[in-house]
Amino acid sequence: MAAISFQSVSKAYPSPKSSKSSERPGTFLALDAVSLDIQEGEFFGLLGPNGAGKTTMISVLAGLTRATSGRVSVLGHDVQADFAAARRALGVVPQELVFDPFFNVRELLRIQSGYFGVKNNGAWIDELLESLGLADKANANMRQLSGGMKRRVLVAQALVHKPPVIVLDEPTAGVDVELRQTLWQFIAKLNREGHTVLLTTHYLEEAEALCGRIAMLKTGRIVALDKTSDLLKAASSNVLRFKLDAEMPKALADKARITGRIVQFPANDALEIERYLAAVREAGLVAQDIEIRKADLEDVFLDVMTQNKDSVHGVGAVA
Ligand SMILES: Nc1ncnc2c1ncn2[C@@H]1O[C@H](COP(=O)(O)OP(=O)(O)OP(=O)(O)O)[C@@H](O)[C@H]1O
Repeated sequence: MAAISFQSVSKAYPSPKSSKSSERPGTFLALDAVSLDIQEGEFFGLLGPNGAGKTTMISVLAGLTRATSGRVSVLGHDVQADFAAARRALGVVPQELVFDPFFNVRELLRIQSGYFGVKNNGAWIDELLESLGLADKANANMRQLSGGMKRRVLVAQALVHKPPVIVLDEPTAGVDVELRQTLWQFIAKLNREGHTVLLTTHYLEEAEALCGRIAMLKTGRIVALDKTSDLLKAASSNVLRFKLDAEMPKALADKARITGRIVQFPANDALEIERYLAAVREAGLVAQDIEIRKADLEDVFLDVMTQNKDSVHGVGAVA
């Protein structure tokens, strides 16, 4: 049974910015017939640029927003028809820092346990506080916590009822390296113990390190879906990277990814690398700090997002 299943799910928001011709006037199609099955025990990454529809998918999954059409279920429980069971199976860490300012951390976790009908949860709450580096903040009022600490509490809140399916919506946005490491160690441990994890993040190196499979979303559609290793295999094998203090001719610049002084060219082999370097030399430019690195998930992501092809990498593949 799939841990999470989206079957042809569309979501149209009422909006004055309606765009595509297929849409009803006065609506904006944030999700366009999305189908996706995530199997039990997977660590799955959902990637996409701002506004792609990731949070909308999570809101539909958590029953916070109703899909316009299609079906969504968690461990076989339909999120509309069987809301209570679907919600109980889910632990959602939201993107926004929403919290009740009147309680301390432990009180908040006890209240959340009560919300899910979990009694005598003290030992698990202690483990959560310890594992998320919150033990010394257990009696601190939420208002007294820093942004990173509040995010840890949101994670603890989501996990308080030991949900089999954990959904993290950009959990590491704006948090320090230490919390990221603590958080990922803990989530990876839960995943090894059998919990399914769905993660959205803009930190592609995190997704590459953690996720077994990845879906990429663009303007409400899935444009890539595959094992992380297969997505990486399909990319150009190498990237030529160097620094340049002057502008390149347009024909050359169009083939490159340029970030300030850093220029990067996807290149399959030594011949292609040599051709790019020769073209730079012929343009009278001097490349500095030249290096060749393996293509990573960021290269794949940028490739996929800039392609306007209808063909979709790996879509239809199953775990
Ligand atoms: N309540 C709403 N009413 C109207 N439009 C909305 C609403 N919520 C989201 N949208 C629009 O739907 C699209 C998808 O938004 P969503 O928040 O799901 O994207 P996202 O992939 O999570 O983006 P980000 O990476 O910025 O968090 C965006 O164009 C957004 O403006």
